[in-house]
Amino acid sequence: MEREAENRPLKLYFLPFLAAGHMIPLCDIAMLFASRGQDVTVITTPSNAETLLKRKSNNHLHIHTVDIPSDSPQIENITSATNIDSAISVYTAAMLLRQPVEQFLRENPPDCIVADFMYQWVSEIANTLQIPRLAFNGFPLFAVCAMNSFSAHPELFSGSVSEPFNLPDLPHPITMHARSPEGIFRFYEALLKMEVESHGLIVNSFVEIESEYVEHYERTTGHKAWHLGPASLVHASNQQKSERGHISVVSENDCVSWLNSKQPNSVVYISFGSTCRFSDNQLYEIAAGVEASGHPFIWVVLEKLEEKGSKGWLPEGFEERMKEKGMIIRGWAPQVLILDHPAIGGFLTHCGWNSVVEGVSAGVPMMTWPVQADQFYNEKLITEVQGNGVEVGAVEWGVSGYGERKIVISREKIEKAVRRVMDGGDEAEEIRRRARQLAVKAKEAVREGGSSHRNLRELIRDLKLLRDSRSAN
Ligand SMILES: O=c1ccn([C@@H]2O[C@H](COP(=O)(O)OP(=O)(O)O[C@H]3O[C@H](CO)[C@@H](O)[C@H](O)[C@H]3O)[C@@H](O)[C@H]2O)c(=O)[nH]1
Repeated sequence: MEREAENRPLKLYFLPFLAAGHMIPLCDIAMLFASRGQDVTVITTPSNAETLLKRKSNNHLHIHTVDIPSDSPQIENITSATNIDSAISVYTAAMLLRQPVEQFLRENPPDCIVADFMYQWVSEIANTLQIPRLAFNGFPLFAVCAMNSFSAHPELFSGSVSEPFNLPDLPHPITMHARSPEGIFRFYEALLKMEVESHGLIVNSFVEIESEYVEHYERTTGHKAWHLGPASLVHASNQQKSERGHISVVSENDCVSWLNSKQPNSVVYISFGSTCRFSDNQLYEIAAGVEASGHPFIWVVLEKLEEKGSKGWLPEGFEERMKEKGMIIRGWAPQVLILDHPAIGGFLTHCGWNSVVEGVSAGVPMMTWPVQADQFYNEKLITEVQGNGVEVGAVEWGVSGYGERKIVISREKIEKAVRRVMDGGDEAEEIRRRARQLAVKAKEAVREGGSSHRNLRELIRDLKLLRDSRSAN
């Protein structure tokens, strides 16, 4: 009888935040649970549900749609917002999901809900309805520990913005060159506080990349962290990789055949995630820097509003000169498909955690250019702890990814970082060796018997015991 209860699948709900950087990893994690036979439902809004249903690999997930009550925004995902105002309207809409989500949970209570930390209200509903909750924030645990270190040392806010400082109490000596704006830091701090009241924290990472931080986190917070990733490795085929996230503006075939025409490790992949939009001036410097480096490239530029009075964002004749060497993708690119191709030799990244962990899984060295949120911490995990990348030299910590930046990173800095990784030599060889080593560890983690594979099995067992002890009471 007991055995029978243990074998019954868990009924799990996943509630991803309405932004690609949050939705993609949480849906991948949902797929991990479904692949182990659990009964998994993703709760989201109609247009996001439509995107999810277009992917064939999602067919073993149930999707429950909830309408945003009143004043629905035109768009339902921050990734489609081309400016800060429309991003805020999606955020506001996401907060209005409380009522329909609560109603669904009351009528069909699950064994556990895994909710993005942006939905602060989920903890209250879960407590009221006595539904176990797992937290998810999309950051590596390293960044959470770094933020906790900052929280414990408010004096760090008082230094001058450009003055380097050390983050205290962490397992490694970490020197930061940028400070988070205090307002935005306090916002994240409040969200992270609520997470430690949950049954555990799910991390889209693998223990081996931040093992000291697992021990540090659990000792300093008394809270359990479950590393289950890299979740992107759940997608095995090229089709699955290119269908992940939004619909790409280039086909799988076009991308692969272009990359097939290039030498192994010769191409720089340039992408700044799903929200970051740079000014035309900054895009111009990126173009000039990558051209000066002499390396082939794929450069993803998300759709953005036209700038008044701008002369455009590409140097004259750039596309004609680069027609063999470079591919500019204007809009959504099949990132994991690209990163996994052997022609990719380096990744110029904003250090959004999904991009980092996807680059790590592919064994690609990185050139780091953080913009906001956890990205400045993630950069340090790469450059100071793991040594699988070099810094471009960004020190301006933004409030959002919507081009409020004052400092333009020069073409010289960009060219220098690209050359350090791509031109060869002892430093580049060592970085590449470390990147390859990490990729081996990432892949081992999700294999049968690997750390993430074991964690998932233990977490499922833990949740089943919790369910069975609750139903016995
Ligand atoms: O053209 C594109 C652009 C992005 N992606 C995917 O979109 C995701 C983007 O995620 P990420 O690299 O983490 O960047 P953001 O979208 O900026 O992510 C937000 O969410 C992350 C997780 O919480 C945080 O680490 C970041 O700082 C925050 O900006 C990744 O899976 C990419 O593979 C594509 O597939 N194609």
